[in-house]
Amino acid sequence: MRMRIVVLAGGIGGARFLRGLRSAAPEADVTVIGNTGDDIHLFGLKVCPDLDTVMYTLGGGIDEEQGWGRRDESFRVKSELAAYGVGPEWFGLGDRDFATHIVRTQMLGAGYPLSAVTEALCTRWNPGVRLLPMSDDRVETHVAVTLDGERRVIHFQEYWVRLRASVDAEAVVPVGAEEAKPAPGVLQALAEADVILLPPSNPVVSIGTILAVPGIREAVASAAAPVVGLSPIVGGAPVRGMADKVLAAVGVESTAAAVARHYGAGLLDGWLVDTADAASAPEVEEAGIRCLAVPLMMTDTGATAAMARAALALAEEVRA
Ligand SMILES: O=c1nc2n(C[C@H](O)[C@H](O)[C@H](O)CO)c3cc(O)ccc3cc-2c(=O)[nH]1
Repeated sequence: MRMRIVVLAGGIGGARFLRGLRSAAPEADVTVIGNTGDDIHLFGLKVCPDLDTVMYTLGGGIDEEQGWGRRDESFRVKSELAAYGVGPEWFGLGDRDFATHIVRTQMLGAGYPLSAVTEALCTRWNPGVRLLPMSDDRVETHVAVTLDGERRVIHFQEYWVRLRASVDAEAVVPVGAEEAKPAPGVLQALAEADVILLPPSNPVVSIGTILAVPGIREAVASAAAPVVGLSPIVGGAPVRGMADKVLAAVGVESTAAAVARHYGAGLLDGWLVDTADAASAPEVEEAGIRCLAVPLMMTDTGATAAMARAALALAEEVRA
């Protein structure tokens, strides 16, 4: 039988890891549980950045350089909206991308759940994985910040894109998560998995949000399959993005070992750190998590496939 791999994924880091995994294990049956806490409603449309990033990356439609949005993109609709004074201007929705959000919103309006809509969108892109949203229910990550001396709670995209995480995140709240239910297929995929992988996605706003949906953390922790994660922190700094800002909000240091301890031995069986962080492996092992150091820079598909192979090998080792 084909190996069943379940991956909890955020946006760019998760999508690039998945491309390496598909190349490393082309025969595997891969289910992706995607973060939807980054979702935002704009211009009456539902935008799902992380689901789309996975779908476009694996389907060959991504803008490779920026890692999100469509390649060969134009921004005519956005500038027409701006001409009407309609924003936000800080969020770059392109014309091709708009079509995805229009189809999604139309289907949601017709009563289809997000999981069914995502499946329908994927029939065009053939990502080669089964892409499931973590939940069909609305969950939105909000960030508490102080701006001009005033405490405010803003949408994650406003914090990430408009403010570029330039102020401290005082709290990160996945609004709606407590009442959300895992999407159809999520718990079953975890229960039936042979391996569960946590790619080098953001531990707080990507994987943390998925785990915040009641039932998902428990299903990962109690799964028969080994759970192996890859550190998004290399040499004390996030490989990409601004994960350090949101890690600080939950009181976690930006080190490979601290992120492993944050997930904890109750969740993780194995943890890969970069060779630059090899010295932190004993600290992770002391926490009851098997730890190996391998190169973790996703410079190209070959290097990423090697990371995926290392994660699968570690899963076999801890399964024994
Ligand atoms: O830095 C940006 N990231 C943009 N992203 C990426 C996104 O904000 C984040 O990187 C993810 O949500 C974090 O995983 C987009 C993603 C989409 O799917 C659609 C539109 C955008 C627009 C922007 C943008 O204008 N600037």
